[in-house]
Parts: sequence; structure tokens; C-alpha cells
Amino acid sequence: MRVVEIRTLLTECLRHAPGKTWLLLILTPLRAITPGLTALGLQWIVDGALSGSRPLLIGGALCAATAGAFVLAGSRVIEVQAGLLGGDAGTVLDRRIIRWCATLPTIAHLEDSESLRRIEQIRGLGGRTVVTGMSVLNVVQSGLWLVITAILLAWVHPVLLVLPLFAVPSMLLTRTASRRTEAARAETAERNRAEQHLFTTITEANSAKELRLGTSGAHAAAIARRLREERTAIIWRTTLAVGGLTLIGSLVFVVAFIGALFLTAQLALSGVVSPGALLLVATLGGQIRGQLDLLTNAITRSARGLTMVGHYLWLRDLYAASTSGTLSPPDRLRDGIALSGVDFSYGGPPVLHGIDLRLPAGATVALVGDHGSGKTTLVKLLCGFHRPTAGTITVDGTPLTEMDPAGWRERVTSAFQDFSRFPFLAREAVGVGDVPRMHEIAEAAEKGGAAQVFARLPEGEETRLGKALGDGVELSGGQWQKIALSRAFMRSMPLLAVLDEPTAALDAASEYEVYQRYAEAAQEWQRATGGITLLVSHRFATIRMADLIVVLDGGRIIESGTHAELIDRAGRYARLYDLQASAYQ
Ligand SMILES: Nc1ncnc2c1ncn2[C@@H]1O[C@H](COP(=O)(O)OP(=O)(O)OP(=O)(O)O)[C@@H](O)[C@H]1O
Repeated sequence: MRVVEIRTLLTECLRHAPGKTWLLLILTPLRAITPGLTALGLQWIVDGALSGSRPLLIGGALCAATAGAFVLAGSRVIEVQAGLLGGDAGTVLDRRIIRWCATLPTIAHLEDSESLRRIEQIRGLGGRTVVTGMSVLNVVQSGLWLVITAILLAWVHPVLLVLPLFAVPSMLLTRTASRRTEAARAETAERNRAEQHLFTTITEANSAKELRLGTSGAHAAAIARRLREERTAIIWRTTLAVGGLTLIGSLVFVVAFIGALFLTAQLALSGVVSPGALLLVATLGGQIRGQLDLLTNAITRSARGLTMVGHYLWLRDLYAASTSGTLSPPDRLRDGIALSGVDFSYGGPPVLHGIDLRLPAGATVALVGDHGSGKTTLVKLLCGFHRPTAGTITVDGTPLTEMDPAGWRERVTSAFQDFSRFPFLAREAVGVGDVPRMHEIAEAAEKGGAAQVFARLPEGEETRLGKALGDGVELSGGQWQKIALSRAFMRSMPLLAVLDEPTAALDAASEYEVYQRYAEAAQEWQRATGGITLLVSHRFATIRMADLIVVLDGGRIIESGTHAELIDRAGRYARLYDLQASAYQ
């Protein structure tokens, strides 16, 4: 039993639409008495007619009519109320889910396939809120119906009590079948997502060049075909198994039902029960399978819906845990940012080990290392996108986890190698770097190089970029980078400014120039706020400008110091520096 999930659902419905919820809570289980009332009514009508008893005939007709009226009117009321409740509570839940997904400060859930699967399943929760709630109520209704049916059958003859038992194997097999369907759904969801991702990659302008020049296009198409074939095989296997299981279950019950009718007919012939009892048993017995199907469907639907509610609770807890910090970041850094014993893993083997590092206030720090050595991961931890698996990060002595993530993010600016290509107007693509100051882009556009890009656009900064939101102008890789860099310049007083290879598409001279310009601009706010600039680059002309250089290898810090100190030490940094210098000679 998923008590927590059911309680959450009930609480949400009662909070947003108490009247409709109470009405459904009362009316739905009441539906359980209608089939029994109909069967009893029919028996009395037959017995009344055969014995000439007017009260029995009228009583039977009243019973059957009341049950019929309730089925018609009650079900309509339930349907309408459930629809309205779905609108009320479902909309609130959907809005909340979107807000949590959009504002969750950490990004671990977007880099892990299990979390992505959960998020994909949560997406439809709003629309399914009432379906799930009604399914839970239908389980209660069908359970009650079963009890009433058992009492009526036992009243005819105690042996008939075993009839519903013969429907149990059928029910269990149907449940097994629906579990298999559920498992197949989960198994195909991941392939479906991978297939969609491949389709997007194949049809995106960005990847078109590589796909056409290399053999990766054919490779991607082959993977998509394999995923589709695997998906179809899973669906076929499941459909066959599910069909076989439900057929066996149905056959068992049909044999038992025929036996029950035969027994009642014998009892009626020998005068032990009235002839009307045969109609009662036929009516109730004929409904057992259908009602048990309703029960198993209701169980399956509630299980699926409650799994979604479970995912919703997971997202809620994730959101609560990652936004638990409340402290505001300092106005200015006095000491700096310190990492102590920091380990990190993306779920597999650790990618950062025992990082002890102090980034002094007002300094420019460069991270150096081979591809995959952990530079971007370290940057992501400092931005608060991930939390360390062990160890602490403190800002002027305050743990980052205790800080309000939104507040910290407002004091961090960043430009990444995999920067976003926002399909907005050119000025907006820069301005979103600091939404409250969105219209003051001139300085940032100048410093980051976007001003040069604007000058070449047909409608200047009013030009729409990219093709995703209309027929905009497509930019070159370097031009997009200048837009991204300018966006990073929008925050005027950051405590941490990250430049993680945002200039990789520029040549070495242009990168040097950009960083020079950046360093000049940074001096002002570094003095004013004690802010730290964190550079990630593979180019030593840029790296050597930093006050502190940190060399990473396999997720560990192997050297740190100024350029001069590291050259004197003649270690890894000095060797890499010599290698690059000799390549330029
Ligand atoms: N989202 C992720 N999920 C799982 N593993 C990841 C993820 N991102 C990075 N890694 C792994 O973490 C390690 C460090 O990666 P990271 O991106 O931090 O390296 P890097 O030094 O920035 O590399 P580069 O110079 O190529 O940008 C690598 O082994 C990489 O495979």
C-alpha cells in the first residue's frame, strides 16, 4: 500500500477542491451497492410474479429502479465532478512541477537517466491526478461490491461462496500481465527517449555537417533502427504474454460459473431456493468477471498513478533538499572560496578526489588539465549545480549548502564551452544574462564582442537569432560565442565569474584579446566585491595571466601556484607549457 502517495493525493484534492472531493469520496463507494440491489430486485420480481405476491413484485421493481437511477444519475455526477476536480487540482500540480523543474538549482537530475525517466513520467501527473484518485476509489468500490456479492451468494447457498474465488486466479494473472506491461513500458521509455534524441541530432543544423562528412549519419540511423527493433520486440513479447495470461484466467472462471448455475438450478428444482435465486446468481455471477476486471484495472491504474505521485514526491524532496539553504551570500568576499576534502561522482566512479583548494578573494584562478581531468565538474560544484559527494565548499567560511541557491546564483556569472544558443532577439540573447537589467546591454555587448556581431546583422540588435522561434539569422560558432561571452558580462558585481573555455571556437590571438579585455573589466569588480574569476582553458597564453594556476589530473590536484612558481618547479605544468610554446615556434 502506498499510504504516503494516497495521503498526498487526498490532501492536494481536499486543499484545492474540498466540496468536489468529499462528494466523490461519498458517492463513488456507494456505487458498490447498485449491482447487488439490481440482482435482488430481479429475484423479487421473478418470485413475486410466479407466486402472485404484489408486495414482492413492487419491492423488486423499486429496488431495480433505484439501482438503475443511481447508476445513471450518480455516475454522471461523479464524472462531472471528477472532471472539474481534475481541472482544479491537476492544474495546480502541473504548475508546481514546471516551477520545480525550471528553478531547481542543481542539475544532477538532468544528467542521470533514472532521474530523467522519473521526470518524463511526472510530466503528465496533473492530467492524471483525478484518474489516479478515482482509480483508488474504484478499488474501494469494487472491494465493497465483492463483499456484498459474497453475502448474497452465501444467502442462496454457502457453496456458492467459492465462485468469486475462481475469479481470483484470473485477477492475479491479469495483475501479472499488467505488471509485465508496466515493466515493458519502462523498458521502452528509455529507448524511446534515446530514439527521439537521435532524431533531434539527425535533424539539427548544428550536427548536420559532421553527420554528412563522416559516417556518423549512417551510424546514427543504424542505432535508431536497432532501438526501434528492440522496442517493437519488447512490445510484441509483452502483448503475447499478456494475452495468454488473461485467456487462461478467463477460462478457469467460465467453467466455475457454469457449475454455479447448474447447482442453483438443481436447488430451485428441488425447492430449496426460489426460482428467482437463479436470476440472482446469474446476474451476480455474470458481473463477477467484469467487476474483478474493474478492480484489477483500478489497481493497475492506481499503481501507475501512485508511482507518478511517488515521482512527484521525489521531485518535491529533491527541490526541498537543494533549496534548503537560506543564508544570503556576502556583499563582498573577504577571504574567498575554500574546498575541503571534496569528492564528487556522477553516480559511477569518483571523478574528483579529495580536493583541498582555496580561491582567494579578488584573484583570477586558472584550472588546467587534460581532457576529462575534472575541470568542468569542479566549476559545476562551485556554481552550485551539483553538491559534493563528500567534503565541503565554503564561501567566506559559510558552507555553500547553507546559502540560498537563488541568492548564490545571482552572484555568479558564467560562460561555458557548451553555451546556449538562445533563439531570441540578439539584444535579448545578451540581456538574459541578468534579466532585471536586461535593457542595459551596451557595456556587456562591447566587452564580450557582441557589439561587433550586432553591427553585421540586418536589423542590428533587433535581429532574431537562429531558426527555432522563427526565421532568424543563423550565426557562426565564433559569433554565438561572443553573444554568450557578452551575456556573462551582464552581471556587474559577481562574486564568482566562470569562463569555462567559452572561447574555444576563437583563435589563440582572439582568445588572448578577449581574456585581456575581460581581465581589465574584471579588475573593477574584483576590487569592489573581492570577486573571483575562474578560467578554464587549454591555452597557456591565457592561463599564465592568472594569479593562481591549479593543475588537475584524474580528478586530483597535482600542482598549484603562480606561473613562475610552476615553471620553477619543472613539473607537469612546466612540461605542458614548454610543449605548447615549442609548437608555436
Ligand atoms: N554528466 C556526466 N555524467 C557522468 N560522467 C560525467 C559527466 N560529465 C563528465 N563526466 C565524467 O567526469 C570526468 C571529468 O569530466 P569534466 O567534464 O569535468 O572534465 P574536463 O577536465 O572539464 O574535460 P574537458 O577539458 O574535456 O572539458 C570525465 O571522466 C567525464 O567522463
